[in-house]
Amino acid sequence: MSADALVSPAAPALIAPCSPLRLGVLASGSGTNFAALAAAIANGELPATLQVLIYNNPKALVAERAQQWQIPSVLLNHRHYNSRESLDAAIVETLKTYDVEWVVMAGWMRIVTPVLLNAYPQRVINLHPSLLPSFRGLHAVEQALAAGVKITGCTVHLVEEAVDSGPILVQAAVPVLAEDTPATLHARIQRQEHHILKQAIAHLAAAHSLSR
Ligand SMILES: Nc1nc2c(c(=O)[nH]1)N[C@@H](CN(C=O)c1ccc(C(=O)N[C@@H](CCC(=O)O)C(=O)O)cc1)CN2
Ligand SMILES: NCC(=O)N[C@@H]1O[C@H](COP(=O)([O-])[O-])[C@@H](O)[C@H]1O
Repeated sequence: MSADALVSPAAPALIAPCSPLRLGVLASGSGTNFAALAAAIANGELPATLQVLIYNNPKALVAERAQQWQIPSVLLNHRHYNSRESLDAAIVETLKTYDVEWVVMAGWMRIVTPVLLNAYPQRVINLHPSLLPSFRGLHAVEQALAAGVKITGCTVHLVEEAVDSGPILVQAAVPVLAEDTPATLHARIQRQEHHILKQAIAHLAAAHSLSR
């Protein structure tokens, strides 16, 4: 058991050959999870393709990572739309343009609406830096520190309209150390996020190939 985690999921095993899942990633941050997905796909660990990155913040580092991995990226800044629904309509149009079948939110910091969820029913997953249902919403790492928990973690769940409340797919627990700051705890959580996001997609790919 690594020092990073109390329950460290095994790396996703190679799964039976199947037609690759066509993924679209929504992100607004540093893009470490995007990069972990791109690397896993490039080394054949995941039967998936990254069709497009949609990012919300023009300064987000994730855009540079998409360029490094030669993956198409589209900036959709919520400030340029007068409603959540109009932003989501632009997201759906972009996802359809790039033939996306599964949507991965990895640091997408906007609440999405039925406009997106109805276009991709049960096909949107989100990565959250806590053990849901604890610490929903923004600043989950800070919430865990403020609550004084000794164990937190991360979750991949299906996205529903109610925020961070959809069916849980994969979780990993992470110890909270006495000397932790939000940055040190988030870094420990993120090391597990990279595992569970790949694990979740590997399971979706396996289930998807059986249903085809
Ligand atoms: N309908 C849903 N939308 C989203 C979900 C979900 O489960 N259902 N998951 C979130 C991801 N997320 C936490 O994991 C999260 C992101 C953002 C917010 C939020 O309150 N955002 C504010 C804006 C904050 C900002 O711009 O800094 C907002 O949208 O008004 C809550 C939870 C992604 N979306
Ligand atoms: N509420 C949503 C939320 O907080 N998401 C978090 O954003 C980070 C993105 O990191 P990354 O850009 O390095 O992948 C991740 O830690 C993810 O859990």
